[in-house]
Parts: sequence; structure tokens; C-alpha cells
Amino acid sequence: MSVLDALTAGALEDAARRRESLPLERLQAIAERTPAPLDAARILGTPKADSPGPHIIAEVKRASPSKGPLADIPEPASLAARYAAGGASAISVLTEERRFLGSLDDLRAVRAAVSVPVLRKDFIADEYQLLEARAFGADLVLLIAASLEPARLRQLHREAEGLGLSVLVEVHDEREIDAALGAEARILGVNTRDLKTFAMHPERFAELRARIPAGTVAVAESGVRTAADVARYRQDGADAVLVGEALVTDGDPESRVAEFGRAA
Ligand SMILES: O=P(O)(O)OC[C@@H](O)[C@@H](O)c1c[nH]c2ccccc12
Repeated sequence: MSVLDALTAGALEDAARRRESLPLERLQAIAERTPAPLDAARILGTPKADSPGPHIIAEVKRASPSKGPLADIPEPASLAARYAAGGASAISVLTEERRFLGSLDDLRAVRAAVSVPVLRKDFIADEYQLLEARAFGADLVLLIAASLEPARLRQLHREAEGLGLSVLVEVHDEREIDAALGAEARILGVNTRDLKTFAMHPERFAELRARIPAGTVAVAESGVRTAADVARYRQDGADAVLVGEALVTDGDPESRVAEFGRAA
């Protein structure tokens, strides 16, 4: 079993466990009382008025399977508020519990702290997880093309949009781009870290960018350490850049987000 399959299986088990204490009907009732999501696809697809740099999607990430613990983050809400103060266009919150040490409580706390779109970053493979995202205040969810059959990707994509959520479809090769476009993805993220081997391939973004049609938001994900890395993705045609580790390990995340947001 690949790491990605194991992460997805674990996330599904965790969701099944949560469902025992919060059945679908009750979750649905909570989702109905939650304000309508922001149109993240429109926000990320509109160039920034005040800067030639890309939109920055700043991630709340405590740990990763490849690196282990990265940062403590006792208060995800205050970290997210600093990201937003630095001009982040969206906040990504890892909610996967086992290897990324995240939770839906983190998502809820971040939602309450910022007014920019919030992404639920997890290994989503069923409808219950989508409804959780909606009920806990996400505007945007991640679907990973490598972990879903094309028909299933299309189905979950449609379901998410039916809930009012935007979807970031993550890809790492041409075949997955085709699957994402088949699912009518409006936001496409090229993860330059291979989730099966964790190897970094920053050049993959430029290689795949040409396959992403105009009008579809192109996001470059992973491996950013410096403003020069952001500038490179921007020059390669990224509308948005998603950054995790470099921000959670920085003593001044607000300034760092601002610096990245100007990199062009
Ligand atoms: O910490 P980095 O190298 O800046 O990477 C962030 C983000 O791209 C990464 O966390 C990520 C991209 N796709 C994912 C899917 C699941 C979990 C995590 C991820």
C-alpha cells in the first residue's frame, strides 16, 4: 500500500469514528446553520490589485509524514490571523490527525479568526468528510487526484460544489490533470512533492502549467523556502502559491507572507 493510500484509509477510519458521535443528520443540521462559503475560485482567480506577486495560501501545519514534527502551534487561530495580517489570500488548515497532527477543531478555530477563504486540507474520499468541511466552516476542500478514481473524483467534486464549497484538485502528472479537467476543476494545484515518495520536483510545476487551461486557477504547492522560490513559481505562471513549512517555522510569519506575496 502506498503512503497516500494508507493516509487516505486512516482518514476514512477517523471520519467513521467521528460519525459515531456525530451522525450524518446532525452534521447536516450544523452545516445548514453555517454561513455560505466564500467563492474561493473567484477570489484566487482574480489577480491581486496591489501587487504583481501571486496569491499566497498559507498553511497551518504541525507535522508531516516526511519530516515529523515541524512546529508546536498551540493556537492555530493566532497563527492564521498573522498570516491574514501579512496579506495571505487564503489559509490552509491540515485536519488530518495521525501524521499531520491536525483536527477539525483547528479548522473551526481558524475559521473564527479570519475572513479570507479557509481550505480543509485532508485526505478526503467520502461525502461525510465533505459535509464536515462545510459544517466546520471551510470554504474550500482538497481532493487528491492520485487517491481517487476519475469517476469518483468527478462525483466528489460535484458533491462538494453542491454544498457550496470550492475545490482544489491536486495533481502531479498529465493523467491526473486530465482527470481533474474531466471533473470540471476550477482550481488545480500541482503538488511538486510526490505524495507517494515525498521526493520534491519543483520543475514539475512549469512542465504541467502548459496543460492547465486559461481561466482555471493554477496553484503551485510545496517546497517553498525563500521569496526566490515563490518568484520562480510566479514566473512559471502560478496564480497562487501554497506554503507550509517555511511559514510555520518562521519567527515572523506575517512579514514572511508579505514578502512572499510581493515575489514576482
Ligand atoms: O510544507 P511545504 O513544503 O510548504 O508544503 C505545503 C503543502 O504543499 C503540503 O503540505 C501539501 C501539499 N499537498 C498535500 C496533501 C496533503 C497534505 C499536505 C499537502
